[in-house]
Amino acid sequence: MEALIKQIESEIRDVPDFPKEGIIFKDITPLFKNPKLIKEMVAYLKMQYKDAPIDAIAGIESRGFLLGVPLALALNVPFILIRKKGKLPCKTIAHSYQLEYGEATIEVHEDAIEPGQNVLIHDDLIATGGSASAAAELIKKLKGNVYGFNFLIELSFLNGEENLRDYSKNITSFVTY
Ligand SMILES: O=P(O)(O)OC[C@H]1O[C@H](OP(=O)(O)OP(=O)(O)O)[C@H](O)[C@@H]1O
Ligand SMILES: Nc1ncnc2[nH]cnc12
Repeated sequence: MEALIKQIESEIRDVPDFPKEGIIFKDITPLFKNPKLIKEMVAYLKMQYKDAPIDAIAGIESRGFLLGVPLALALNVPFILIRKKGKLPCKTIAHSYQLEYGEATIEVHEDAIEPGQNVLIHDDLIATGGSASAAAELIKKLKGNVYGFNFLIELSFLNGEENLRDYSKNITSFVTY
């Protein structure tokens, strides 16, 4: 695990002042140029969740789709798309929230899950926790249970986890800054 984390850390690229001055953007694109590393990450997550009662993975657009889909395949469960406003074609429910740099509304299809299903919410990064807690609100509106949250990166100095603990204590990430 330690070697895997070191490898992930070494491939995350810091981009200062993107998309706004003062933000240090964590660029994960180099990780996805390394298929061996992605396979190891998915294998690790598969082991982490192998005995967990997870019925579906919900990924947050767009970077939450990147690992969310292979994780859902590895766990053999459905993948749910949580998308930005206006992108999903059928009946949706929506939730608005603040970003580290702006405001957003996310949506999910009304029939994305069955009531009572346990959903793991996945995203590439947690900053303020606004996106992940908005995703949790959507799952709750659909009468699902938030099993937990998984991120590739946590920006712990923004205390985003505090916004998630009421939904689930099961919060993990590979790398914390
Ligand atoms: O914890 P928060 O403060 O909500 O910030 C984290 C969110 O911000 C980024 O998404 P972004 O809206 O930049 O979209 P993208 O994944 O499409 O690049 C990131 O991928 C998370 O979804
Ligand atoms: N600092 C950051 N780097 C990458 N993605 C982000 N999303 C929100 N804050 C971010």
